[in-house]
Formats: sequence, C-alpha cells, structure tokens
Amino acid sequence: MAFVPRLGDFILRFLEKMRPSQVPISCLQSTDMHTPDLGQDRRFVLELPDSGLAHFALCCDKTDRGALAPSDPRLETFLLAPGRSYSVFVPVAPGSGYGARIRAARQHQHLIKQLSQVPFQQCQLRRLLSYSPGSPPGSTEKGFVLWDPRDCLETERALQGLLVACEAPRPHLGVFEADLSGQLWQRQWELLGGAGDGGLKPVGKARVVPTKEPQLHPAVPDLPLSVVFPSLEEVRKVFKECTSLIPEAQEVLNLVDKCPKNVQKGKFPVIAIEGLDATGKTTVTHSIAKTMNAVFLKSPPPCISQWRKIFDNEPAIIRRAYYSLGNYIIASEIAKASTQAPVIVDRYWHSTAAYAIATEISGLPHYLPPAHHPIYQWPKDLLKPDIILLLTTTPKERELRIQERGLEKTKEEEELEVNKLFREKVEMSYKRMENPGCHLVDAGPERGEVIQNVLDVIKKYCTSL
Ligand SMILES: Nc1ncnc2c1ncn2[C@@H]1O[C@H](COP(=O)(O)OP(=O)(O)OP(=O)(O)O)[C@@H](O)[C@H]1O
Ligand SMILES: Nc1ccn([C@@H]2O[C@H](COP(=O)(O)O)[C@@H](O)[C@H]2O)c(=O)n1
Repeated sequence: MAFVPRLGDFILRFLEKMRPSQVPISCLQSTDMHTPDLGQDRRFVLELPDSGLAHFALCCDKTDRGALAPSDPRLETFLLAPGRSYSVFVPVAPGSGYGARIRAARQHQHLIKQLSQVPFQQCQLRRLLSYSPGSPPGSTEKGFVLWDPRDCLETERALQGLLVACEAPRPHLGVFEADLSGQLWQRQWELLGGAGDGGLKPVGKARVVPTKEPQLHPAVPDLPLSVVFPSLEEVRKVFKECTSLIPEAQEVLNLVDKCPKNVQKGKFPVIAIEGLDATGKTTVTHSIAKTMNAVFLKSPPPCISQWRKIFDNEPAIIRRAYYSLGNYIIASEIAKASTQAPVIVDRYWHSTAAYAIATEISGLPHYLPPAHHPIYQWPKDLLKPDIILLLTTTPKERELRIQERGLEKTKEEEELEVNKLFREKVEMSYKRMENPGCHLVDAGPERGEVIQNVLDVIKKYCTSL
C-alpha cells in the first residue's frame, strides 16, 4: 500500500521533469482509482519459480465468474513476496498480421535484454502470457513479471524510464499490491501519447482472481503462427515482413526463391539424424555417410549459415522462420542428391519444431501439447526423409561431451545445459513427432557401438537400401 503514494509522487516528479508545462494534472491526482472495464475476457498465465503455471484474470464486473477457480495461494506468495512485482506486456491488436507480431516480439525481446542489465540485476523475470479464451489464434501477448526483492526506487525509476522510451507498440505496466484484507490487486498504468509526451498515467486497478487451468497451454493454438510454421508460404510471409528490419532476410529469401518447390526425393534413401546437442549427431552422420557412400547434408545449409548469428539473436518468430527456410533449402538439395546416392542429413524439420515447441511452452513438460496433437505433424509441402533417428543419452554423458568438445555455444545450447526442464521438453517433443516419427538410438555407448546400432536400424527400416 505504501507504494501507491510513492509511485504517484514519483510519476509527478518524473513528468514534471520531462515536460513541466504539459503535465496532465488529471493523471496525477487520480489516487481514487476505479475498477476499469477491461472489455474482452483476458486471461493470464504466469510461470512460477518452480515452473508450475498459475492462471488468473483481472476482475471487473463483466468477468465470467463461472470460470473462476478457488484461490491460488501461489499467486499471493509470488506476487506479494517481500519487494515489488511489476507486470509488463507488449500489446498486439486483435487480428494483427505478422508485421505487428514481429514488432511486438522485438519490443518484448528488447525489454528482456534491458531488464537483465544494470540496474535490474537483483531482479527476477518470470514469463507471463496473456490470451483471450475462444479468440482466433494469434491473439496471445507476451510479457513478464519483474520482481524486485528490494523494492527500490532506482528499479522503479529505471523501469518507467525504459517503458516511456519505448516506441510503438507501447508496453502496458501493472503493479501488484494487497488491500487490507489481503486481496491481491493489480494497479495499471498507461504510457502516455507519443515520444514527446513521455509519462505514465494511472488508469485503474483490478482484482487478481485465479482462473481454471485451460485444457491446453494457451500458447499452443498460436504455435503455427509464431514458431512452427506449417508451410513454406507461411514462413515466407514472416520473412518478407523482416526484410525492412533485417536486410539479410532478403538475402535468405532470394536463395529460397531460387530453389525448386514441392520437390520429391530420388530413388536412394534419405536418413535424418536428430538429437539434443552433443549427443553425437556429427560423429554419427559423418561416419555413416562414409560407410554408406552417402551424400552428407546439414540443416541449416552452409549457404545461409553466414547469417545464422544474426537470426539467432532475433526473437523466436524470426529465428524459427530462418531455420524453417533452411529446411526448405535443404529439401531441394536432398531431392537432387538422392537421385544419385543415399543422403544423410544432420538435423532437419524435427529440430526446428522440437526446439520451438519446447521454448514457447512455459512451465513443466506436462504442459506440452499432448501426443498426436497436429503440431507434431510434418509440414505437407516439405520433402520427407525415409527414416529419422533420434540419438539419446544421459544428461551427464552429454555434459561430459560438451566439456571435452569446448566449442562456442549458442544461447539455446547454454540453456540446454542449465535447464533440465527445457532439455526434457525438447526430447519429449522430438519423441512426439509423427509422420514420420523418430526411431530412438541409445547414443551412450562408445562411438563404434553407436554407429553400428545406427546402421542396424537403418538396414532394418530402410527397405530401399
Ligand atoms: N559415442 C560417443 N562417445 C564419446 N564421445 C562421443 C561419442 N560420440 C561423440 N562424441 C564426442 O562428443 C562430442 C559431441 O559430439 P558431436 O559433435 O558429434 O555431437 P552433435 O550431436 O553433433 O553436437 P551439436 O548438435 O552440438 O553439433 C564430440 O567431442 C565427439 O567427439
Ligand atoms: N534444422 C534445424 C537445425 C538447427 N536448429 C536450431 O539450431 C540449434 C542447434 O544447432 P547445432 O548446429 O548446434 O546442432 C538448435 O538450438 C535449434 O534450435 C533448428 O531449429 N532447426
């Protein structure tokens, strides 16, 4: 409660400093907040420190009370923990296309990057997703809760400065607090006007009420529009929107457009090798390519690898589109090569989809889309391999191999190392892929044995050999 006058005072000071003559007095005096009409029924999913998910709505009179769940003490425990919790959202207008979603994704990533630096290094960020039940896919909005354990003015000031400096889409800010009865509320602030107006305006407060957990993680319906694109046409649309922001996107598109479309494989077998990093894919693919006299290919292909770092640093929607396009380029190379010899591919579509699903679905592995969900299907317009092998090994063995190898790691590889749950989600997603699904191979034994096991599986299932 002490926060309210403090935030009000601060905003007064802040706005006065920014534009003394243009401070909208009405904004600064509204300490008698009302419960806003939040219009559409928006719900929120918060990833808790133990990777559980807490679901809530912001309650106004029109909230569907039938959907409310009994109280969830985890929400109070987390959002009212000593210190201060802020929520930040990047809005996306309903029905927006890829352009608006890309801008929102970049804004979200920019905020996350800034909030991992000074003076926020004492703070913690938790993923928060907002969605409207029953709305068409594409309506989820990404945000986060920033928890400042020290509740210090410096954090508050820096956060407001960061948000006020944001171009469109302008983020939404909320601050959590309890009333005297212990009820959890969110106080909401609007960023004012254009860059010249710089400031925040209190717009009201809403009760935080737990809601029932939906059957599917709310990010699932959006996956085909955000990271697991079902066709080349969809990925192209995403990348086309990127060309004005990232010139290299046009270079990638030029290469894709040179490739023949809807290609078919030749008479020789096509084998894809998949697995988490350091499970031995490169070792296996090189060795069996030699044994089988096969052509070795790798996704993403060398012709676009020079831009990989650029796209790896972009938000998921752009990063995944890059890898998807890489798969379509590789497909045309597979088509050509498989008319002459067997083809071995180091990573392909399953890598793109499994990592994407695991990254987008917050919380524990059981929140992943269930087995046989359409998201695990192979894209209809992408050349299918004859067989896909998934190399698996224990986390300990992988760690050993990573240490021994000592190469530079991608951000995702670093995450795999530290985040056991992420690793489990990638592997579980791999195992749920179907049509074609993966044949599992234990990659734990010594190299020779793994390679022999791989060759045995290929011989058993690859009838065209
Ligand atoms: N069966 C094995 N036993 C012990 N070490 C292995 C085995 N297979 C591969 N290695 C070693 O483990 C390290 C990782 O192997 P490799 O590069 O083949 O994995 P990868 O799956 O291709 O990794 P990434 O996906 O990160 O490129 C290498 O140093 C390799 O020599
Ligand atoms: N077809 C692909 C290939 C790779 N990725 C992403 O790249 C990372 C691993 O690549 P390595 O070269 O280190 O094996 C992994 O994090 C994937 O996200 C992909 O998405 N699709």
